Amino acid sequence: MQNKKPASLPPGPSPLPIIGNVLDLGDGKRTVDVFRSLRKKYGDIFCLSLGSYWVVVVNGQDNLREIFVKNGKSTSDRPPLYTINIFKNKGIVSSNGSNWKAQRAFTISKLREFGFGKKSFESSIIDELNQFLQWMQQYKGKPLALKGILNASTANSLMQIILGKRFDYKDPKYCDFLEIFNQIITSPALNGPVNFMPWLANLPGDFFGVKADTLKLDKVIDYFKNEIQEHKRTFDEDNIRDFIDVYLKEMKIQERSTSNMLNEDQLASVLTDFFGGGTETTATVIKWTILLLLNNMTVQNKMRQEIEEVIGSGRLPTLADKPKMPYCEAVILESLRFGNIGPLSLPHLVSEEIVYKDLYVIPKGSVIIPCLDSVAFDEKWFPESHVFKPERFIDEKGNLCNEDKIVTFSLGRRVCPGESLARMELFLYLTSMVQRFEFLPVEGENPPPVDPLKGLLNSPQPYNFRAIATQ
Ligand code: HEM
Repeated sequence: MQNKKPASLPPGPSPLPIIGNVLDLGDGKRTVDVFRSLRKKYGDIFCLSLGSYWVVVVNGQDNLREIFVKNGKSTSDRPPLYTINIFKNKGIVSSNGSNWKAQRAFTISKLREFGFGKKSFESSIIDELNQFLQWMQQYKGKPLALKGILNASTANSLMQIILGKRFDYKDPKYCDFLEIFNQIITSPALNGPVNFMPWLANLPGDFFGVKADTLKLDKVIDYFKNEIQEHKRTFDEDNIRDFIDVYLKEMKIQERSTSNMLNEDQLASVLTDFFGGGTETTATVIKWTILLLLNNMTVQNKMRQEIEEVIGSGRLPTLADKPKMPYCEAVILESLRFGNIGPLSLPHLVSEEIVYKDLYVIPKGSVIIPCLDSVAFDEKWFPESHVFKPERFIDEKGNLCNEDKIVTFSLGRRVCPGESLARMELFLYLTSMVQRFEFLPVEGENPPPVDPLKGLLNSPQPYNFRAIATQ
């Protein structure tokens, strides 16, 4: 609970005693829809009182840049919310300060060296993609759903690089794993009042269901801890197999350094972060794109025509083809915008008071939310923003444009470190899928609706469709 609201804070609905603005979050509504209405009423920057926090929501491209890039030094920590704490404040997603910097910088530089976002990683994505296309082929045009298999496939590319192995799509342990992350991301409990009032989780029993979510995540961390032990047993510094080996090698080098922050616990959390950050996200954008293509056959046909002209049908697309395929790229950008999978990004914490344009003072300790949704559907940037229109990313000469208007991967110091991998996967999966199959609604049915589900991630409703082989 907060004291009286200081006049220097941004405007917002008046908080009630004890419960603050919990009721303003609406009953059963998507938080992003509530924030859209609050923005209309209170302006681009507004403030709520939730639990023991002032929560400041930032809308609009310019304000986001000012607060999360220009003032990045004061807005790049994570707040101690329940959803963040279950990640143990280790690794990258949930850690802060020098540990966050060390884990993030080390991970990004080593993954880059090791192939992340580079051509050498392309072949393992293509191997995985081949398995996925075969899976799709076996339906022979009968209705199918993308559900878990797509997640299993995109996650496998990541597994190859961090664990040096892939899993069979039907491996029960692997399916269990993917299901755990799906449940955490769609958990209404973690999105609810416990998030801002973590003490509620300490009440006897598990009324809010959050203890169950924590135990599920612990299972994943334990799995990675076992993998680390197995890697240590077979470690050979002259034969570095994957990211775990790279980390173990560096741990040895830094063993005696006083500033050493690398250890096995941190490594298990970094692996969990990458697995969590890298599976649902990319797969969800692919699901959005296929859904949007089912609803926009002209776009689907134009994509296939470009693939036919640049590649033909004799081989799968590669990253080298990308510069010659602006229309396919535009479809991916528009799907990233329209699918808007992380409309509120992840919460940040204000670590030093910010005086914003002499208008407001945002106190130290406030939670601050980058509302990425406000850019994706900004009519100034994207006229007719509720229409799926890849052409908005193509200029009059037929070249790709407006790429920098996309903020789906967030901005500032916490910007998604998996963006290059995600962009590689999106291009290779989507162009290969459209090359090999025509996507159609289930016979006799309309295309499935494009409404999102309620949850931490903006996912489409599950849908069935037909994939008819093009050759
Ligand atoms: C289309 C796919 C993806 C989207 C849209 C996406 C989006 C995001 C967003 C919005 C954030 C929050 C940034 C912030 O706090 O402001 C984030 C963070 C993060 N993402 Fe991604 N992501 C994607 C794929 C991936 C992949 C493939 C990986 C890993 C391989 C990954 C790993 C992470 C990690 C570790 C963080 C935490 C960064 C930090 O706290 O410093 N993401 N991502």
